[in-house]
Amino acid sequence: MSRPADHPPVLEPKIGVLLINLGTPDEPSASAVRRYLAEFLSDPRVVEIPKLAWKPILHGIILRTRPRKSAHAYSQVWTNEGSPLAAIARRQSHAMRERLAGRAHVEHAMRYGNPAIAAGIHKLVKAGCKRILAVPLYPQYCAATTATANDAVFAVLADMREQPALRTLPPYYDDALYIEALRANLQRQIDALDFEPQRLLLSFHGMPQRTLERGDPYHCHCQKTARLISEALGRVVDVAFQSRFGRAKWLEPATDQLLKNYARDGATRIAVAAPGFSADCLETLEELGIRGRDSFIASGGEHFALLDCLNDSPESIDMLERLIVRELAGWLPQT
Ligand SMILES: C=CC1=C(C)c2cc3[nH]c(cc4nc(cc5[nH]c(cc1n2)c(C)c5CCC(=O)O)C(CCC(=O)O)=C4C)c(C)c3C=C
Ligand SMILES: [Fe+2]
Ligand SMILES: [Fe+2]
Repeated sequence: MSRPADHPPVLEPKIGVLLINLGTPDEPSASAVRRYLAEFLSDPRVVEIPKLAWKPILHGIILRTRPRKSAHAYSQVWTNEGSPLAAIARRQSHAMRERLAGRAHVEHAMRYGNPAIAAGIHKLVKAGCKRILAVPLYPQYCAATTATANDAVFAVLADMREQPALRTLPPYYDDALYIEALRANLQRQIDALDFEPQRLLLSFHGMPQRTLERGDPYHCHCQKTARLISEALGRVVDVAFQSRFGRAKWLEPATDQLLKNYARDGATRIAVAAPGFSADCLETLEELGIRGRDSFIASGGEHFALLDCLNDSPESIDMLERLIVRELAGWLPQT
């Protein structure tokens, strides 16, 4: 029986993959940074302070002072292609689109700012995707990153009459594919240095200490990633947490404190990596690469190398392809 002429088009079921990262301002101006921070810091998964107490602090103090300071920091790392995080996310997405061509549609989105998660999902659905894999690009699970990215995906589906089937990529902090990608990538960069680092510091984004006490597995995931990298590289590593925000106690040791103490403790040649970030961004390029380096040198350090994040390196793209294809088991035809 043929369909009536006015029947909506029936599309072949297809698979969609949505790569999700944190987000970044559209330009390095105070107004764009204010827009971005207002969305980011209003997320109750990020700042776990009751709204009534937090709103006046956010709008009365933080959004009046921080945007100008942060815009200056962003302007120091901005590229011809825009914010480093946005540019790398685009490249990762293009590479994955090529790798998965004929198997899945690929889009990328940001939890805050552009391109939005809703736009990414709608594009996939419009392309006929009846099955979607959301891929939060955070190896270590954290409610402030993984959970809120997934929440945003679920919220888009909550408004749909005909929902696609949905999967979310689990955290991959101890996955052999991730550890091997990091091992190969870091070893290649260390071998290319013109000095032999005495210490390798692994700097993860910090979180308030109370999130650990409330059961967030993030700290544990970071420690396990670090142990596995250390074993894979066959060298001792230091672990620290960066980007402290606000007055509460954050996870320790703090990266900036370690960087100040190295030379005093006899380490004047160091390399720093940030394995929790799947793309270089303000936190790696400016906080570690500019301010971190300056404070290490000012405290007597001599050689400082900031190693690149996995970004769109061959190791990263191979790893992502394999993590994604594995998660699509039962959806992709068996090969
Ligand atoms: C309460 C504040 C914050 C929490 C909690 C937090 C957790 C967290 N963040 C990342 C990854 C990134 N954060 C980035 C920037 C950034 N982070 C905060 C605050 C918190 N982050 C702020 C205010 C900013 C903006 C910049 C600034 O004003 O200092 C970025 C970089 C974005 C970019 O544009 O380059 C990333 C990536 C993780 C992984 C995490 C918890 C584990
Ligand atoms: Fe952050
Ligand atoms: Fe920072």
